[in-house]
Amino acid sequence: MGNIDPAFVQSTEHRPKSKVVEVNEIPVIDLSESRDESLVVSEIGKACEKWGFFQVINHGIPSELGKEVEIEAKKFFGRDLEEKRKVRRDEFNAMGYHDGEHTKNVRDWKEVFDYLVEDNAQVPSSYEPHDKDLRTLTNQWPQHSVDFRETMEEYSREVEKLAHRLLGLILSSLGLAADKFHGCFKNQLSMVRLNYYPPCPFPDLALGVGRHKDSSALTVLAQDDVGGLQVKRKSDGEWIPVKPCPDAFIINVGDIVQVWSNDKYESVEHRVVVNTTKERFSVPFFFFPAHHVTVKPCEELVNEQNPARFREYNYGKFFANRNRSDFKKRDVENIQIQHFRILD
Ligand SMILES: O=C(O)CCC(=O)C(=O)O
Ligand SMILES: [Fe+2]
Repeated sequence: MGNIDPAFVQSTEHRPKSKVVEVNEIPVIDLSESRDESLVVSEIGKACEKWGFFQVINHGIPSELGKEVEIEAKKFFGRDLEEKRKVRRDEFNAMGYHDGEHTKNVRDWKEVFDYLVEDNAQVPSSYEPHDKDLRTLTNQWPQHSVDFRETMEEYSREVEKLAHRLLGLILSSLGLAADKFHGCFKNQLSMVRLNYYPPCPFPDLALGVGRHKDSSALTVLAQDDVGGLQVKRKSDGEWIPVKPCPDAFIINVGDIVQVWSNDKYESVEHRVVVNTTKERFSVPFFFFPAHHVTVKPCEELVNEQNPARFREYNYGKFFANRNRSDFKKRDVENIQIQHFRILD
């Protein structure tokens, strides 16, 4: 079995327990068009408040498309490292293949491939507040297959529509106009990530992804039937597995919705555990706005009794700041919305 590279080892308090409670608690919401919209809105509002996570079924995305994504992803990750590294991410281009990601400075047991939903998106050149320079992020596609690119592009177009619909439902549940932030996603930085978690001989010491919150507005995640995602239950801090549900997407509130809602809906911590025998695939779609967007609590939700709990921040600078840590293990914590908090 050999020894584990210490870079992967979680500190004792963050290691997964070998026995987890098998509960089926994460709400499942039926998005069929025939359902009464106000009922769907109220179910989504409750799920966002209680869990920050829910699953959706009858969402309109054909299951064949999800299967094709999985087939293409499997083919890609099954190729030689040398091949995969031809589309490797680097400090200048954050899109492509990567096998050395760290979450909270511990290495994740996974390989990833990232691509933008809108290719050639503009981002700030640096995280320095006064530097107004922009640069362009460009997708890198593997040369071995045209199907890979076509499948991934079709998938992101479909999921983008679902993300807009879900954001509208979430905003309605807050009493806001469903299209209030539609314009923020023109020239979006949204990204799809293909996650591949190889079997791991040390599932008690390492994690597929360490505990974290997503910096998106929301995330639309597809997972295969292996399982491994765990969510921190708000009521008691217990790690709860999200049981795979065929053809469902897992939706989670991201940091931006937390700020927009002024803490009414929280972006909840989650992580991925690995296992000794089965590889696992998952595909998150991170719904990120354009670089110029200013994120702040919605005026409609703020008043004297409930003042703004966050200072505003520029999304592009936040994104650029996060990207700093992708290639180097850094000793300081990643930027978080907590750094903009003015009230608890
Ligand atoms: O693999 C999963 O189920 C979740 C991955 C995740 O949380 C992420 O990539 O941000
Ligand atoms: Fe995540």
